[in-house]
Amino acid sequence: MVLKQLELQNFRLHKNTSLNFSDKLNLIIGGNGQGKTTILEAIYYLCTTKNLILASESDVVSLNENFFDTKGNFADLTNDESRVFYDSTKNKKSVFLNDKQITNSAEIIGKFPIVSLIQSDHAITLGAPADRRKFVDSVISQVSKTYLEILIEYNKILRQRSVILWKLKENYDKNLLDELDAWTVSLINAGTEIIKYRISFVNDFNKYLLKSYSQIVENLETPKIIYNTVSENIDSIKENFIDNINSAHNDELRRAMNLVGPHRDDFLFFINDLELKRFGSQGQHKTFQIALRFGQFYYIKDKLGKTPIFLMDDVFGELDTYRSEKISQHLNEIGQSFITMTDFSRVEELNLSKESNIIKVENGKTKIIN
Ligand SMILES: Nc1ncnc2c1ncn2[C@@H]1O[C@H](COP(=O)(O)OP(=O)(O)OP(=O)(O)O)[C@@H](O)[C@H]1O
Repeated sequence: MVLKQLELQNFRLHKNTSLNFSDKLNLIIGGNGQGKTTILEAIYYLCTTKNLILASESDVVSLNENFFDTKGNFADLTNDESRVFYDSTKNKKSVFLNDKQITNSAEIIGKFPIVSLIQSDHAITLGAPADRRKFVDSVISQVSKTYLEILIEYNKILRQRSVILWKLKENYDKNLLDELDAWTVSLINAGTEIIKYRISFVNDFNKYLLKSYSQIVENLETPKIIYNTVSENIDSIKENFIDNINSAHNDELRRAMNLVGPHRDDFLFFINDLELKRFGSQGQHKTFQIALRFGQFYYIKDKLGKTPIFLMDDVFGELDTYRSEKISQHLNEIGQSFITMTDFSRVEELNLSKESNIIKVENGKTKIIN
């Protein structure tokens, strides 16, 4: 699947931008603050209906305007137009697929698969367990609607259970305790399913990670993800979950918190036998983050049988020439990609093919320069 054309209106610095893209590498070049990332942000909206950098919609509307509009034409087996329109006077976002308004973003998710490598990815390897869970959950959700549904259900259960725990803290009551038990059963059932999905994902994904990592680094380093959960053994997840939640009962009541379950799990990243978080160099962190995203790309491609669009925001500035070259070789092979860069002099490092497109961005205005 490729994005052929993009239109932006009142989208941050882009008052009126219309662009045609290459099916391969699209390089978006310009100085700081000129509106490069904004183009990736618009593409991400069209594929997911969500904001790439978790900005609020009202911040995206150009100053002194009251709406933004973005449209994209995708070509796959069929041609599709995706459109996201936001009216800031009503704080209302409307999403259209081929002119038909859609109410559930799940109708779009998976239709236009996308993988993005952006600055905030450093949190995946350097940040909190929640950042790693978010990465893993989003990759599994991209290939499994069932997983996404279980996850949504599980989060609902957590909220309900937390309300009961708070009520119990204020007022210890037998009926409430029975209610808590019922939610605990639901929590264990949904939580066990989540853990099973994650275990099988990590087993599978490690192969993709290894392949992607070895394409970027020159020396023999073996990356690995280990899932830290109630039990590594599929058959004893439920049993261990029950044991752990029983042992935590008094603590949960005292702290009024859900203390056991996959919402507390972590994923540990290793290079050879050393944990990245404790022993990794900055370069190893960056390489791991890039390999995770390339791994995600190949994983989704295999599982969905569709080639995702790849977005990469200002990554080359942090990489040496060797790694930049390696990655751009990779990019020439993977399908359609959109890469932002500030430094025009580094374009030569990138092994551009004839099919690549260079787009120059200056103060929200774009120009194709090849
Ligand atoms: N709602 C808005 N209306 C008008 N301009 C905006 C709005 N939001 C952000 N900007 C401007 O857009 C620019 C940031 O856009 P963007 O992040 O796309 O830049 P960039 O070229 O990727 O920059 P960098 O290389 O620094 O990451 C800034 O100049 C900012 O002031």
